[in-house]
Amino acid sequence: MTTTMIHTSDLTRNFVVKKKTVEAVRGLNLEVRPGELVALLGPNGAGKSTTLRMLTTLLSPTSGTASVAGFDVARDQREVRKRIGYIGQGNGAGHSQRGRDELISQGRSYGLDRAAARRRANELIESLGLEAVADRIVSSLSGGQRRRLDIAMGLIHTPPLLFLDEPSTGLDPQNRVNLQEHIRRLHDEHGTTIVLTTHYLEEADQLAERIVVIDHGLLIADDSPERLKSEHVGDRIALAFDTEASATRGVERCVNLIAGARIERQGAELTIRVPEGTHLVPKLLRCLDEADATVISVEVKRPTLDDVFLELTGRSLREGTVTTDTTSTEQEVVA
Ligand SMILES: Nc1ncnc2c1ncn2[C@@H]1O[C@H](COP(=O)(O)OP(=O)(O)OP(=O)(O)O)[C@@H](O)[C@H]1O
Repeated sequence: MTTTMIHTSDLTRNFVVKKKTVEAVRGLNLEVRPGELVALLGPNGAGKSTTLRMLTTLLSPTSGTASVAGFDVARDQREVRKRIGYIGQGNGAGHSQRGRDELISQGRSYGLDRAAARRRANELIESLGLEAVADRIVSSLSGGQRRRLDIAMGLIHTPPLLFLDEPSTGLDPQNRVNLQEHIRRLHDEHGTTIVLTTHYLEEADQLAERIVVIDHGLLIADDSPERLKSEHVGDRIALAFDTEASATRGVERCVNLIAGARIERQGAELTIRVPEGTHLVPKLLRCLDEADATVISVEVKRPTLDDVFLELTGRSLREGTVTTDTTSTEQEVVA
């Protein structure tokens, strides 16, 4: 039993475009254990697809090494390919055949005999909810149906490791949720190791048990969504007082409770950043009450992964959004 599904050491990939070198992946060190569900999260051009394409043997590394399912991606490409499924950004399934026939041909190309390929195709049609569409011509399927068919194609040889490059890009919210459920089931019920890329923050947050944040070809954080949020950002307690004087009195008298916290003050409003806000609020409100500092509203905001990215890079991951930090307020400017 392999204890490591993926191991990379200083994995690097450069591209030369018009005599200029683009460092797409810059010395990635990554370890994925069997059964993990990992999301590579980062903005456009961060190096996620390049990483996946090296791990799936489609692209050779410029330097460094990677082993996948126990085999080196540069030396043992065939062995790696036998053990992985890869669903790239484009649509892998052909257009003029029926979905079921596509699946059977794919199974045959992996060495299954006709009966075994048919059996496996039927299993996947059932487990991915493709019964209603399996006998339709692929070109007539909706984006979501076609994406599920792509996934079935990637699973035909029952790989222990599945790579998905932006599985839900281009899908409407309903289809995105359906697809996420299928991915989760693959992981939970079949123990498939899954590595996917996404730039949807919510998708990474809800689906992955581990998030690897990539920016400019570098790994900048690697942890569970919850730990990333509490360690890098923490909760934000937003308090509004009746007057500025109340706010001042509150801060002075309750300073011991909020010592070490990051505090932003704007007039009669106070924002306090702490790792665990919900436990602090009752004590803080009691203290403020005793200090005669009247609170008119209180809100505890859990951070998002975008807050984490912003904290790590000073930029927002949300497309088209630039965030500038000023001393007293946080302002969002849509570019
Ligand atoms: N074949 C190529 N030739 C030249 N440059 C490339 C090639 N493939 C990728 N790049 C460059 O490498 C960098 C990383 O690209 P990559 O596609 O890995 O990013 P990504 O994180 O997957 O982005 P996206 O979310 O947009 O898919 C980018 O600057 C990109 O322009």
